[in-house]
Amino acid sequence: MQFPVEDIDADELARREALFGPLADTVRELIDVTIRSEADEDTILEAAQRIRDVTKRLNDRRCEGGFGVRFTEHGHMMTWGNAVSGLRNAIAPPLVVEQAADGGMCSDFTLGAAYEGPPGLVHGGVCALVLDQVCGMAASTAKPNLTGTLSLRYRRPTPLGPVRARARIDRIEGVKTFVVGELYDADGNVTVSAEGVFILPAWARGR
Ligand SMILES: CCCCCCCCCCCCCC(=O)SCCNC(=O)CCNC(=O)[C@H](O)C(C)(C)COP(=O)(O)OP(=O)(O)OC[C@H]1O[C@@H](n2cnc3c(N)ncnc32)[C@H](O)[C@@H]1OP(=O)(O)O
Repeated sequence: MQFPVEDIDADELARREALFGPLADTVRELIDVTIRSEADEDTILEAAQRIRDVTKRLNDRRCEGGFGVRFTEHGHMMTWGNAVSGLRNAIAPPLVVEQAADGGMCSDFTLGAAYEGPPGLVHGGVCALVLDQVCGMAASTAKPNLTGTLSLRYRRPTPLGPVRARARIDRIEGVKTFVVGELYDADGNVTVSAEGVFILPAWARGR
């Protein structure tokens, strides 16, 4: 697993965030309207062609593979391709995850039409995706970890719309960090609860 360091200062970091963040926001809007548009056939055909054209231009210069986890020289971590919180990832909701008063992690976000499973409800896999990330970030406040086991209990449906995720470390046993987390609906009800075991991998021990 590689963690490249980019030779950029705070101004250049801010410039890139201001450039790529709005691009991802725009594509996220495009994903939403692709699901929900009721425009006429000519408009849809024209839109598809224009999107193909602009995609071709963006493809002229690109990195290979995923974006990866990159660092600036000053240690700022850029997980911009991350499926849940990536600044450049239009399929990420995206989550902004913050430290909670209890030392755990917390995020308030909105899941729209692109995250639907049953009608009007968040897909169960999306609930797992979000909880994996937030629990993983809580675990990583202690040491860098990968998910070993994540167990979920779907207590009640999670409606599309505003959702809160929380996670905190329950205990640490050697290389294993045990984390508990929850998703909440807009009324504050727990919809999904999670228990995770996050592990400092053998290859990373002693680094
Ligand atoms: C350092 C990484 C940093 C990454 C930063 C990314 C940015 C953030 C991105 C956020 C991403 C969000 C999150 C993501 O998406 S993380 C991506 C999803 N997760 C993975 O891909 C992990 C794949 N699995 C592995 O790499 C290895 O199997 C791991 C690392 C998990 C363990 O292999 P390793 O060789 O290291 O283990 P060991 O044999 O020395 O055993 C050590 C201890 O652990 C116990 N054990 C073992 N396996 C499991 C298990 N599955 N459940 C419970 N316990 C398990 C084992 O019994 C032993 O305990 P004990 O018997 O001593 O008591």
